[in-house]
Amino acid sequence: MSESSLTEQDSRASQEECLRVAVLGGGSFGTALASIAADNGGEVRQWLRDAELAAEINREHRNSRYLPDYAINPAVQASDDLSVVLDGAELVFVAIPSKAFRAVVRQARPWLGADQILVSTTKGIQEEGFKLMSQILEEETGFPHIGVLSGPNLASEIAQKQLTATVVASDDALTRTRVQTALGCDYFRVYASNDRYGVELGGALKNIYAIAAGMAAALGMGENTRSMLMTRALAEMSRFAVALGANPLTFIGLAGVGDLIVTCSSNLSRNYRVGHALGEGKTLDEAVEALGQVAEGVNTVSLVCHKARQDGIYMPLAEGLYQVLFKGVPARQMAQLLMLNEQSSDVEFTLPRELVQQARQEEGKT
Ligand SMILES: NC(=O)C1=CN([C@@H]2O[C@H](COP(=O)(O)OP(=O)(O)OC[C@H]3O[C@@H](n4cnc5c(N)ncnc54)[C@H](O)[C@@H]3O)[C@@H](O)[C@H]2O)C=CC1
Ligand SMILES: O=C(CO)COP(=O)(O)O
Repeated sequence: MSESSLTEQDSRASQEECLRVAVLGGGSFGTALASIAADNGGEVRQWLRDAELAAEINREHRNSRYLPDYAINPAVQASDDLSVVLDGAELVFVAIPSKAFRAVVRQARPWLGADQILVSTTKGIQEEGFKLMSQILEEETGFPHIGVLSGPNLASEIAQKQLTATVVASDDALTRTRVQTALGCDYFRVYASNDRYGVELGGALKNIYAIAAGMAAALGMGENTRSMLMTRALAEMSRFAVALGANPLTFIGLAGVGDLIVTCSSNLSRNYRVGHALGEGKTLDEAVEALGQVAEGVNTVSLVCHKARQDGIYMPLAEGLYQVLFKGVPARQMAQLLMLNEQSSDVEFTLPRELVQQARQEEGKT
């Protein structure tokens, strides 16, 4: 079936009946997504493991633990019972931190079916096998309609209905159009991509650089520094992605540079806040404890550095951050070391790094 006829079919379906949407996860992003889908006319159920918080959402239409100032659409029905939430759901969003993602999908598996659309919103990586979350969805279910939602989407801004855009990525056209139908509204736009791996990798990788950006801000570094950090981060992210088989062009989109900008610039990003606390002199444990929510980048930086060393991928920023986070190297000292690193190619897709190195070696400047 062609993509245009799928779109027509989907919009016909949306006019005739509302989409039944399930959201697994009671954190800030899961809550914001459930409310958008309900604002958009969906029949929405949200699963939380915490029965009291589920009762509060149903009673007061508030999630006091994760988004206290947000008026949740009263049509969202919350429950701690997966069978109730998944019963009849056509579209399932999984918004569970990466450490618990597989366990929750396994718990949900008895109530999932091959005709459902399963979409991960989680920007993290599983250590065993360096798996991204949509790969876990695929492995655990073997179902055909799998996708990823990722982009510059600070949950607390979505809660204020700030104008926002995101990306749905899947090689399955039905998954893309259904997610656009379920979430696209006057304050939330959903762009489509068929590079699921690249979009998902972008969401996970940018968390590393958000920690570094928070740290740089706390150390009083200026806008030139932040711009250098973000641009070199983008070069590093796309180098890593290309080595792993993703399309580097994805990184010029919302899920690449878009998400990098927002998380490296905003105190609303948890990863940025962890970095800021570290820059103020807190230990990693103190910074994570003070946050009280998930900052996926802390785990991602070790996994990515390990993978990069294994595969011989040059990732100086990620490696520098790793040394600061886990080896006690002072952040300012690391920044100075990075400034003395090789002066390489700006855009490696136009001038390969090896050519710059070779020319410098010929000049006797290694
Ligand atoms: N908050 C944000 O602005 C955005 C977050 N994301 C991604 O969404 C994912 C989820 O994030 P948030 O909702 O923000 O997280 P959060 O930290 O606000 O909440 C996590 C939720 O998962 C639940 N949870 C944790 N372990 C669990 C387990 N073993 N079983 C069941 N539930 C469990 C917690 O109880 C909580 O409800 C993260 O990976 C994050 O990268 C993506 C875009 C924006
Ligand atoms: O991914 C996000 C915004 O797009 C949220 O970032 P944090 O997880 O750092 O809060």
